[in-house]
Amino acid sequence: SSWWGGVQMGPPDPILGVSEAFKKDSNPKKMNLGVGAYRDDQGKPFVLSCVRKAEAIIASKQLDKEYLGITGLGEFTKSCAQLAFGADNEVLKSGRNITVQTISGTGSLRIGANFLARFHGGPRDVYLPKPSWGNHTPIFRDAGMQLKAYRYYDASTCGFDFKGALEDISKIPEQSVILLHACAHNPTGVDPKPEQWKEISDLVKKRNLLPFFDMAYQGFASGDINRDAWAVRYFIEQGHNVLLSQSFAKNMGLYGERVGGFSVVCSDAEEAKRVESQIKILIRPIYSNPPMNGARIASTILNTPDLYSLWLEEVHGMANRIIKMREQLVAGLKKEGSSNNWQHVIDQIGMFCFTGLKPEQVERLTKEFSVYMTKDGRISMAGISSGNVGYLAQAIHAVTK
Ligand SMILES: Cc1ncc(COP(=O)(O)O)c(CNOCC(=O)O)c1O
Repeated sequence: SSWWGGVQMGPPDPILGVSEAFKKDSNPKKMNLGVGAYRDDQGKPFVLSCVRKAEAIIASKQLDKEYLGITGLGEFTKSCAQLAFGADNEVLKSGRNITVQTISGTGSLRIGANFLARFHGGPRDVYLPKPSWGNHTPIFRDAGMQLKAYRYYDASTCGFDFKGALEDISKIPEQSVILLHACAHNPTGVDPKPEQWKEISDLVKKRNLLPFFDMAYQGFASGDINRDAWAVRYFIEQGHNVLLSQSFAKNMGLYGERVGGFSVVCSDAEEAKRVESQIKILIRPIYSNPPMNGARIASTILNTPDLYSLWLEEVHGMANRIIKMREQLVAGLKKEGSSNNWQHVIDQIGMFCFTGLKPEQVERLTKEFSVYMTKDGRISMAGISSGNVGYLAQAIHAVTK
């Protein structure tokens, strides 16, 4: 018999499955609102010009291909931390933070999960917002942590269930890990307001919980890198020694280059050294050391003043296009005569919009209009352009009137 006769066929990834079906559809008006990757107004993948310029600078240097250290490219990890915390943050000046380069955001979350499983003295429970990014659950589960949830999304308002979140967080056992989306919550696009973040910070401190921030969209949400990192910086200012995952997939368009960072804010520099030493021991037998190309691109952009300001413009431009599509979609729905309240489409932020569409309405959009999205009614705003926003408004009105 074969070695793998017992291996079952696994279910397709819900997000990637949407793209498969989309590809097979011959309708010229078809729209793919499933995949979470930015597209320009012509519906094409977008390589930032600061990335192209950085690549040219790197190529001209004729650099070698030697191994990076286990923690990655030093100039990258330094600038990655500065981007998240702010260059003048005391955690950087006091040396009580460590940041390692990771295989993008997913790799960062997984290294964090493995570190928690090996060293966290508290409960094995990681509390995710309900709903959260689909991959959060298997990442922590496969690392040996248990998954629990706190209320987050209010389906009746398509907004933040602040009251429910506080009630649930106030019951989380002390020293548990709480995962927080720093900005542009995936899949809902619903973020707490600053004053709500302040109450969450107070409660997390009162419950003595360990905050693990996932910041996969810094700059891509509001268009402002400081505004999008506000919650992370506020928590640190309030004395929380946070864990932080960063990704440069969306805000620098480095998807396939797999560029990310994992940070641990410690009590002091001595503790940071001990933590870093154990993270190196943890990484070594997984992939030994990370790939250099993407980190060189990101580091060149972050450390070359002209490229950095060009990047700020380009990431602001991406965020702006998405915000404009939100406004145009709602305007289109009003023009179609929709009497529903679509304010949440404008109030939500980042790559995704939780439309509130029911599964049967999603089904009709696909069958009757060739508009593809995940069953939960999440649409990737990046799939919308000035060329198809009118068609989408017609389709959504047709299935919701
Ligand atoms: C919240 C969050 N964390 C982390 C990540 C990690 O991304 P990466 O590993 O590419 O850096 C992502 C990327 N999501 O992918 C788009 C989608 O849901 O369709 C993310 O949304």
